[in-house]
Amino acid sequence: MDETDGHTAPVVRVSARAKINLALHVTGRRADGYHLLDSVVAFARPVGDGPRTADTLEVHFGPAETPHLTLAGPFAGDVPADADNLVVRAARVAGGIRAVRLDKHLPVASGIGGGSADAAAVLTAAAAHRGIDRATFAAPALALGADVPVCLHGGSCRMAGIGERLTPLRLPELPILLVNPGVAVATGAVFGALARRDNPPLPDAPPPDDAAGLLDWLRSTRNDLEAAAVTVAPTIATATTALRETGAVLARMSGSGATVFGLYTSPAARDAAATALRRTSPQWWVACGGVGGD
Ligand SMILES: C[C@](O)(CO)[C@H](O)COP(=O)(O)OP(=O)(O)OC[C@H]1O[C@@H](n2ccc(N)nc2=O)[C@H](O)[C@@H]1O
Ligand SMILES: Nc1ncnc2c1ncn2[C@@H]1O[C@H](COP(=O)(O)OP(=O)(O)OP(=O)(O)O)[C@@H](O)[C@H]1O
Repeated sequence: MDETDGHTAPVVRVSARAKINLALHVTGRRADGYHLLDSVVAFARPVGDGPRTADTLEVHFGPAETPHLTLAGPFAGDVPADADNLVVRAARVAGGIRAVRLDKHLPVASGIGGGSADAAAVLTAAAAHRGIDRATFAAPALALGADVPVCLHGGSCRMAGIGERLTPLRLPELPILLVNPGVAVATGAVFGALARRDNPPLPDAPPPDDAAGLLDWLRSTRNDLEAAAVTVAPTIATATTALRETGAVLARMSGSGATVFGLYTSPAARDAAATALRRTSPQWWVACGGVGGD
């Protein structure tokens, strides 16, 4: 429901959760160069009081030629402060937005779709404000970026096409640790470094809805961008190895990197891993969360 901003303009507060590609197969390429994907996507839920796994936005409605952007948060300095920001681009698409405040908590160009989630959050706020279904914005979302439709959907799903074909999934809840070794990776550069673009799709059988079954299923899958991303940023392999050494049942890169994630069988195992990694690699971004259960 809308609040007001102390004057008269309505305000909607939304969060933009980190997107995690639990599995990501690259199965082909379209004539326009975009790649065909087969991916299981989930969104991080917040846990504890460490680094946050979501950006937060305040969307102020009212007439304006160009929506005004205010930036705050630990990664505010890493995003464009002008009309290039995906928040401003999404606000122009939605229309009727006077200003947006973005609290940037997610590392930028890091494979967890922060910019896409921010854009989707603006569209979600606009839909809520107007009382319309956010799916109304599905086509403009795709024009903003391949990951924006899945972020607009906002729940666990299987994603195909270049990112526009979405099938909701029920995934069990799993503790997750997100680790970013502090290097920005450009998505286009990683796709460009792929050795193969015609890999097999995900298994026919859908992911099971129990935790042990899902972990087994995921172990039979891949992130086909991982090897290419490691050639662009070798430190990704260091972070994945470090996660494995903490006892993660599965350690893998998300999206085009450089963020890697570890899945654990208990919140205590995840929290112990976070403590260990923060001690050995204090310069890394290490964030606890949960996925699935939605
Ligand atoms: C790798 C993923 O994170 C997986 O969820 C996404 O597909 C990336 O989505 P995104 O960052 O929103 O990507 P966009 O901003 O649309 O595209 C950035 C660049 O990545 C490449 N790209 C992206 C998505 C896709 N399905 N095929 C591609 O080849 C293109 O070179 C494009 O120029
Ligand atoms: N609000 C925003 N947040 C983050 N990046 C933004 C934003 N607006 C524009 N950008 C630009 O978009 C680019 C991609 O940033 P983003 O953090 O979305 O990448 P990503 O996490 O790799 O996304 P994906 O997983 O969808 O590939 C960066 O180069 C950044 O400068």
